[in-house]
Amino acid sequence: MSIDRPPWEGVAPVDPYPYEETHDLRHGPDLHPALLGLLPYVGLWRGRGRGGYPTIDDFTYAQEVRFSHDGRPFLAYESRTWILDDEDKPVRPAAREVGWWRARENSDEIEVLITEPTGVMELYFGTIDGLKIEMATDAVVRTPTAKPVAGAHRLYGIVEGALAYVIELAAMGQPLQSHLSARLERVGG
Ligand code: HEM
Repeated sequence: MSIDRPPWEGVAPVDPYPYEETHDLRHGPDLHPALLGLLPYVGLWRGRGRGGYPTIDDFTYAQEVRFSHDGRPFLAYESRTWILDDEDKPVRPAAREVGWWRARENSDEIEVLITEPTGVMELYFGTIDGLKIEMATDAVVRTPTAKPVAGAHRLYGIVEGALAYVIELAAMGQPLQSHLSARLERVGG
C-alpha cells in the first residue's frame, strides 16, 4: 500500500461537508420517524454527577452531553466530563465518550455504540419505555492497555425536564454496581 501518488492527485478541492446536523429540533433536517422515541433526548445538556467504585475514591463531576441528528435514523452522542472540587471549580478533564444511538420505526429497541479514549468500546442493546431508556452491554472490546471492563448497564430518563442517568459497571474484577449518577439540565436545543 502506498500514499505517495494518490489516484485523486490533481483533482479540484472539495467543498465543505454539505449536510446539516443539529441538536435543535427547530432547525435543520426533520427528525427521522425512527427517532420519535428518542426525541426528548435531542439537545445539549449540562449538569453535575457523583461517581465512585469500590476500587477508587468517590468524586463529583460536571458533564456536557450532546444528542444531535442529521435526518437519518440515528443520534450522534458526545459526552465530556470534568472533575469538580468542593467549591465547584474544575479540577481536571475526566471521561469522554462518543457514539451512535440507533433506533427503528415501530420498535422500542435501541442499539447503542460507544467509544471511550480509555481504550474501551461498548455495544449496548436496550429498550425505550416512554421517557426511560434501559440498556446493557452485549459486548465490550478493549485495547491491550485498557482497564478490565467486563460489562455495563445504563438507565436514562427524562425527569422533570432534566436528563438523569445511572451507570453501573462491572470492572476490575468487581460485580456490576454503581459507578455514576447524574442529572443534566437542557442548555440548548
Ligand atoms: C461520566 C463519565 C465518567 C466519569 C466522570 C468517570 C470518572 C472516573 C474517575 C474519576 C475514576 C478514578 C480514576 C481516574 O481518574 O481515572 C474512574 C475510574 C474508572 N472508570 Fe470511570 N468515569 C466515567 C465513565 C466510565 C465508563 C463509561 C466506564 C466503563 C466503560 C468507566 C470505567 C472506569 C474504570 C474501569 C475505572 C478504573 C477503576 C480502577 O482503577 O480501580 N468509567 N472513572
